[in-house]
Amino acid sequence: MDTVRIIGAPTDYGANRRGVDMGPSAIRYGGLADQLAGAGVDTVDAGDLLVPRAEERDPDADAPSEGKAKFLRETADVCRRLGDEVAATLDDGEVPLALGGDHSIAIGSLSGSARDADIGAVWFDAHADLNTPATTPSGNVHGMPLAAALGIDEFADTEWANAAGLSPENVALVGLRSVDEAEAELIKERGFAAYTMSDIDERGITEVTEEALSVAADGVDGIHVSLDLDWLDPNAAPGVGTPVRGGVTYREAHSAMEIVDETDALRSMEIVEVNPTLDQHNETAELATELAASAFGKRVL
Ligand SMILES: NC(=[NH2+])NCCC[C@H](N)C(=O)O
Ligand SMILES: [Mn+2]
Ligand SMILES: [Mn+2]
Repeated sequence: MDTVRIIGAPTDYGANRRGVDMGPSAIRYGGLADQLAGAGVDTVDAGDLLVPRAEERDPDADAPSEGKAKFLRETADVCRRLGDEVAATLDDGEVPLALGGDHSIAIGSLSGSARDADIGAVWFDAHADLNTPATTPSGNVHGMPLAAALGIDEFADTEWANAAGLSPENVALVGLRSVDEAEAELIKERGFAAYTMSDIDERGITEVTEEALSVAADGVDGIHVSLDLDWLDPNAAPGVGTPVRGGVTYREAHSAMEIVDETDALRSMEIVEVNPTLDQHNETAELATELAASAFGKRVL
């Protein structure tokens, strides 16, 4: 039986909305450990990582090498520690489940998961999160973690961010519906496996998810699943900072997570962008716990 190690990463430095730092607490309170017990997995809770206070400085006045990326130093600090914790969890034979926090934490989980292994990644998200400090429309690092982990452009030199064993051929994005122009170019240029909501409309969630997982799992030791709650339609997941209409339904999300479990290649996972200050009665956090349970094998019968 797998043991899942829960690692809280309560940071909001990568997002444009405060409150997402309370995500780990809301997800735990939403019943994560019980849900995972229902999936037949043991859990240990490593608690929350320490998140540094922001330096007293203007976020736009970063060192030139940081370009327009707000709080990149603080984000690096959190992600270095998350990377170490994820790598240590894997060394101990457990499965890391990181709780955000905003999506910038993926830089840490990917670099930790890909430290001593070749991995693939499936990105369940409305967004591509492939901006760089040069292309970002917002300066928010939660719009950049996939580019950072892959060492794209300015991120080529940020050694703390790069996920050694992750190559672009093993990355698949699922559920896209809000992609910036530069991100769209990058997806085409580098040939990322990218599935929009239209692909899901046409082909169905099962076929799309199976294909995405086979791309990610091809020839690697295991896969990282990154679950941004804004992947779901805001009707199902209102408690997120950057909601986009037209997302996957509650049922589609569960089907996709069940396919993750059936693929039997899950190495590490994160759940991000749950913002309890924008939620209704903690329903988005509770949904996150249910989806985690499906990904780790919970079934009706
Ligand atoms: N993880 C997220 N919610 N990312 C939202 C990113 C939004 C937009 N593409 C940006 O770069 O600012
Ligand atoms: Mn998103
Ligand atoms: Mn995201």
